[in-house]
Amino acid sequence: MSLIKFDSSKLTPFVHKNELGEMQALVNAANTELRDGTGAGNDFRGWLDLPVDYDKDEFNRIKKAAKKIQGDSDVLICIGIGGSYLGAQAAIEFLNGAFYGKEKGKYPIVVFCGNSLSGSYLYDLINWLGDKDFSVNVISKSGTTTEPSVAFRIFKDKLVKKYGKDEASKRIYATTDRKKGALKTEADAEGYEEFVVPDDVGGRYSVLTPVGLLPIAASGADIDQLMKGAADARADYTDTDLKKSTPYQYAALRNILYRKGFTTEIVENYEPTLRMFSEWCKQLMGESEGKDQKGIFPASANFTTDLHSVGQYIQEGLRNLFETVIRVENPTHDVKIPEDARNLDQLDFLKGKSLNYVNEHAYEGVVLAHTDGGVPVMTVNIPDQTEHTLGYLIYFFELAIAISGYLNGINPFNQPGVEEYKRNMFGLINKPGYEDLHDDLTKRFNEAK
Ligand SMILES: O=P(O)(O)OC[C@H]1O[C@H](O)[C@H](O)[C@@H](O)[C@@H]1O
Repeated sequence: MSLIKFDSSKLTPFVHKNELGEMQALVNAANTELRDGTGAGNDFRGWLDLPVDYDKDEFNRIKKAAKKIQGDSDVLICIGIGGSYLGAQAAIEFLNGAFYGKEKGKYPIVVFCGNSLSGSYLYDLINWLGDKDFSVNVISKSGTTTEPSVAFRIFKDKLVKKYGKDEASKRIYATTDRKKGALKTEADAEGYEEFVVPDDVGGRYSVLTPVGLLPIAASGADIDQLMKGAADARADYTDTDLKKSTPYQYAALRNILYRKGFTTEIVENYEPTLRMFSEWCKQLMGESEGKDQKGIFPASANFTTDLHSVGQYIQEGLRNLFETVIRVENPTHDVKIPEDARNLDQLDFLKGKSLNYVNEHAYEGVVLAHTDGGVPVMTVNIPDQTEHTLGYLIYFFELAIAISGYLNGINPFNQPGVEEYKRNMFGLINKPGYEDLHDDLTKRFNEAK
């Protein structure tokens, strides 16, 4: 039985009863493409069986490396971009308290960089790091991505200056391709401990490979339970029957909505610790589905916070939105609202009630208001914020988005469009091999000013 309770009961004004059933044949076809490997991108389906079919020796090495990092480092600097950081950061925020990382606790603080080109960000990180003991996990499937490569240069230099070359090499963990790429070549030459991103798992599907597992384990989380959650989802989600199978229902319904003009999906939460999980969803959805001039645009909002910013737009703006709420049924903690004798805020009726009680009713009120305002809302209910639930949730979305992509007739596993900006950037910064582009691009950019 599904651990996730998927609730589409509020779609009645937008989706007729028979529509879901009419998607069954298409969903079955999409599922065959995925499971039998007859669909486009069939080289990248390793994530489907990953929760049971992974390298157990490497998994134990990850645990050992995490223990070493916990023993010799206050901070683990995780360097990576896109799928090479989003899953790990999402998991660490999901599993820890809201003030994770503000002070050192029992385990090293895992911080992320190499996911932008901001000099200010790296300067601030270096300052914050000060003389804390640290290790580096550099993560890049291709081993050649600009943002992490630049950040790695900087922190490798810091490690060597602080610890000397030999010890620095022992504090660098490289997660990359099994055979190729600049990072692989360097790791071999310098003797860094290496972990492999499997060939058949793309970046945005890689959180349950060493890409996510090493930082998640270093942060103190139980990666056995994380994998067990994903394995349970894999076992539960084999049936495509749209009367009961939740990831397939979700995939079908978001396509039904898309075809009616609801082209933007807002992934929402009512727990700040789920903020990065939405960011992970955005890459999974956006890179998988946005191509061939079509696809649902993924956005995110954090409630109730953003009800006071984009809430107005959702209620009354352009009617092309639908919402997917990830709701935690049993939040990790709660706080009671105290009495205030003067009752100036007139909230004394809430004394003795809890924050989560109010939050829950905010959710219910928002669902009804947005539905009335013409915005379809679906809810993915998860029981709690444990490792097991997280693994299950990750697999739910991975499966749903792959099916959804095939339903919309695209290859869900490539991302050709991501290369365009890189070509221009390389031309503008005179990367060898791109010099021809430099003058033309500089002129084009400046003439519009
Ligand atoms: O792990 P890397 O090879 O450095 O790639 C990091 C990211 O690069 C690009 O943006 C790709 O489109 C992403 O899918 C990938 O996750």
